[in-house]
Amino acid sequence: MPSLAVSDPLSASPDLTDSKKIKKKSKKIESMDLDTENGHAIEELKSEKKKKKEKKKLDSSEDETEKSEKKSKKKKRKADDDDEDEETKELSDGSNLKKAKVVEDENPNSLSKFRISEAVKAKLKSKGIEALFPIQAMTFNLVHDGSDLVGRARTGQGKTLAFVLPLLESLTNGPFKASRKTGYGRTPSVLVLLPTRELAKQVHVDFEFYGGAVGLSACCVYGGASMRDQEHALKRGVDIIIGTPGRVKDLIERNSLDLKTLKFRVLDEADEMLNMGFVDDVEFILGKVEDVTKVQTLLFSATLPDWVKKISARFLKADKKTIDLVGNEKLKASASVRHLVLPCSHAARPQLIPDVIRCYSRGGRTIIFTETKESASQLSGLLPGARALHGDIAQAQREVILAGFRSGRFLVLVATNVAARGLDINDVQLIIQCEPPRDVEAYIHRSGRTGRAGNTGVAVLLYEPKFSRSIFRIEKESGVKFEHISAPQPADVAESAGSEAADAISSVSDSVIPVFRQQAEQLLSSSGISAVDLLAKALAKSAGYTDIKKRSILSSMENYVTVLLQSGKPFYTPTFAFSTMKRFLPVEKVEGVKNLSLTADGMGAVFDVPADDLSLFLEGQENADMVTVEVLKTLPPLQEKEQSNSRGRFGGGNRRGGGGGNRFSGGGRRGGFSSGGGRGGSRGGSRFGRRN
Ligand SMILES: Nc1ncnc2c1ncn2[C@@H]1O[C@H](COP(=O)(O)OP(=O)(O)OP(=O)(O)O)[C@@H](O)[C@H]1O
Repeated sequence: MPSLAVSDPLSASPDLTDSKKIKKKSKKIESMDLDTENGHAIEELKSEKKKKKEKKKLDSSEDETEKSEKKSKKKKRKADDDDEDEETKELSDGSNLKKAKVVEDENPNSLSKFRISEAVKAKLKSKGIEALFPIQAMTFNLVHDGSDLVGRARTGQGKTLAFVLPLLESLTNGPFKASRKTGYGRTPSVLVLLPTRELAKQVHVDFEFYGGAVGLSACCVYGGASMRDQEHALKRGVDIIIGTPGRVKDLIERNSLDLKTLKFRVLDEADEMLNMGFVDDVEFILGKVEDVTKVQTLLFSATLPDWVKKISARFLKADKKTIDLVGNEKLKASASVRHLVLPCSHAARPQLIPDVIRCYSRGGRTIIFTETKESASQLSGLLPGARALHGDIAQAQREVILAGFRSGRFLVLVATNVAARGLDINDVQLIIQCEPPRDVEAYIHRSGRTGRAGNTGVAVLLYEPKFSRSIFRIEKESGVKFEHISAPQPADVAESAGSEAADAISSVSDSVIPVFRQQAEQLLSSSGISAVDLLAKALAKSAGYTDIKKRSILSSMENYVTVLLQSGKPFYTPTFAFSTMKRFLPVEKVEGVKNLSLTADGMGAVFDVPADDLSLFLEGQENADMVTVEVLKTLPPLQEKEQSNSRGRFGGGNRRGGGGGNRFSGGGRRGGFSSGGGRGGSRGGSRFGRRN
């Protein structure tokens, strides 16, 4: 709903008394929820005040009236002061506010330093935004003053408002104010192109929220939704169109979208347009504006591949400005995210992921990325309370799912790349990527769904232990320093779930005791174990555990234990290690070993043994001279393996200089792998109670 449009004339005039008065009153009108014309509403306010005063006079003695008037004057003054600008606040609210003002004034990016109208400022402040982020501060004046722009910043740094704000101000208070069309049937002044419907809708929400405050309307157009409704909205007239290239092109071709009055074109996530095959559509749309000098074009892109450079040269003015906050800096991914890698075989994912969520999500939202739509659906089916989001899900359903995730109705979203870009969802604490993505950009954008707007987050990248090489490419190209962790052990996770269960039990009312006591006594006497042990079992059950499994730290597989085999001599090849085992174990047990890797120093072999066979391995070593088998709690540095070329761009693996065999896996360079998150910060665990 557009709010009262008082800001347009007001913010144009620098002052002052009258405008302040109108502003104060209009705020009151807003709070009274009057949806009416400004002047009309002020009149209503005045007459209501008058009536109140008269009523008071009648109801009370003169003294009383005087008192109450003083009181209401005082109240009014306070309310007015609250609404007032900083100067007035200072006078009435004392030293703290003075300090706050000084701090605000010192911040070169505070809102007051920019030509942002009061109405938009109020909206920003209602969202807790008191100052512009660097990308916004650096681009605001350039855009406001008419430059074409290429902008680049890391994920979550506020690129959306970097174009929304100057563009709104430019249209309503800046250079385009006079020439902007208004009224029924007006053709749009702004066209924003985005690669996905979800992103388009998100940006649309921002335009509606902030643009509504200055009387601008926005319309979102994308495939999968009714063309007729969108055409109807365009016919009525709109100021800002936000859409995906395919639908925008269709609308132009049907003569439903007329770009003749366009003042701004924005290409957001331009490199993703390229990845998603929108090259022709984008070029068609940009080519529709014949006189480029009449339109201002802004382009935001995480990377600048050739095509993006080409369109920027072809469709932006020659004197365009470039603001690049990533540039040649090594770290391309978000710096507010802890980037973790965790070895995990494909089969172990469904058991491991709930525990990773318990350990790292801090009770907030988690997005899990898979490579295919099938695995997103499959995995979401295996994780209680999770929902899938991918391109095969109907648009309407996708919107319901995203809304549910945003509102916290469910906290785990399993998605394909469709959710990787741009999505801005509050309180996403954890990103899990089920395997190293095909390209580094995907890693940067996926991990960038957390740690946004100055918050911190965790991104966990799972990888098949035998294909560790792919993570080095990501590490190198993204500039991220991965922390190597091993899987949280079920016992640790269970222990923390137990303490939550204990809290829950303590909160149960005493009223249940008489009802359950008899059964408890019977259970205790028939169990043959102590009351404490029995209570421990009850706690476990209430936390969702009926047994505690072992988990490999090498592959995260449940019911496997990771061991180190040594024989006092180097193992030159895995075959040597297998031959050594065959000296003291039956062949079929040796064949049951999984994920064998040689240690970086070549003096040992690390592998997974089925939990049931562990004692055989530990006892067997006694019969083999010089041989030791040791259960590992942390992984030593391992030799890297060549990845078979199933994953295209990460295959081959000679990018790090070749010679693979003796390269350490990452943990080694940093002195071994740290242990899993264990119990750290585990909250909200009951969402994933084990169902054994
Ligand atoms: N100046 C600001 N102060 C506080 N929060 C802000 C500010 N600007 C933007 N935000 C918030 O930061 C979050 C991230 O902004 P936005 O989605 O625009 O980032 P982005 O750079 O486009 O990220 P991505 O590259 O992932 O698309 C949003 O929730 C937004 O409301």
